[in-house]
Amino acid sequence: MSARIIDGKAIAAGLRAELKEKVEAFGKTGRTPGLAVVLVGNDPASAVYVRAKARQTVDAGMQSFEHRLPEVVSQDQLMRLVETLNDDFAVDGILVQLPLPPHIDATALLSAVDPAKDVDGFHPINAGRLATGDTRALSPCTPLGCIHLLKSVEPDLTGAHAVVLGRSNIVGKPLAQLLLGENCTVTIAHSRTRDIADLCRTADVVVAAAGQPEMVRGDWIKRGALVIDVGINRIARDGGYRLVGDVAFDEVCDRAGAITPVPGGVGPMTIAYLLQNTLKAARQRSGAAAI
Ligand SMILES: Nc1nc2c(c(=O)[nH]1)N[C@@H](CN(C=O)c1ccc(C(=O)N[C@@H](CCC(=O)O)C(=O)O)cc1)CN2
Ligand SMILES: [Mg+2]
Repeated sequence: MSARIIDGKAIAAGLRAELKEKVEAFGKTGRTPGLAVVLVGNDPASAVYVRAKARQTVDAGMQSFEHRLPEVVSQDQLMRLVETLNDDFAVDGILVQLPLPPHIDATALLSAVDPAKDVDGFHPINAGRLATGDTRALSPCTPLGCIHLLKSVEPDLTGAHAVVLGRSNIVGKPLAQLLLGENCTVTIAHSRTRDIADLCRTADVVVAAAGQPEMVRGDWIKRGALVIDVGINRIARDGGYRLVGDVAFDEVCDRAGAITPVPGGVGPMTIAYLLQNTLKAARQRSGAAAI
């Protein structure tokens, strides 16, 4: 039996259409939500993602502010830019595109973003709010997208054993918190975990965010399990390049109940939730949580 394919591209498009209406309604407060994106250097993939963010922000009826800085920009210059954006009333959301060049202290920079404008959800205050179940939390976009995709197949995840492969601050750790919020039993596995394949075989939900191309094999997956693939790996194959996830898609399809593809799974949801977070930040900043 072949798994149901979860169409993240279509689900994200639906979310953006709904969001556009909510942004229009928010306009009655006399404000338009604004998102500022900071891009440092010339990483081609980052440039593509930032362009997509700016286009989708404008399509949703929000304002987009782009700040492109050279690879050699200093920590001080970036800190000053973040301060300026923190103080700019028109800016509701601030996103610093990752990765940053190695000479930049990313932790210090991300902690300088006003938590009320932290639409990436990377600030320690938002991480704490997520961990304590505070609904004001702005939570990281990729994990929010993963939960949405899971719930599109199984609205009630109560009691499911979810195995998260990867312990990053951007995906693995916040996703584990969100899964706990859905009443899952959560295991985080990582590069030092023993018997990872056996562990995955006990999972009702597997989320692969390990950064290892096609690491999750078909025989790791319990029949009917839900599989979410966060990986985006460009690998050389058949004389060209191919995009693959952290899941060996064809093998896993034969056993999973549902699976996200790469591309067209989690990736588009990340940007859709960035836009949702920008509206949430705008509402919270204006005290208009109900609009
Ligand atoms: N500040 C941040 N930096 C980064 C984040 C983030 O959430 N915040 N996540 C990733 C990059 N990213 C968004 O920034 C992102 C990655 C992938 C996609 C996407 O739609 N991917 C497509 C495939 C596109 C391709 O061909 O490469 C898909 O999966 O269908 C959107 C956003 C790291 N940096
Ligand atoms: Mg994808």
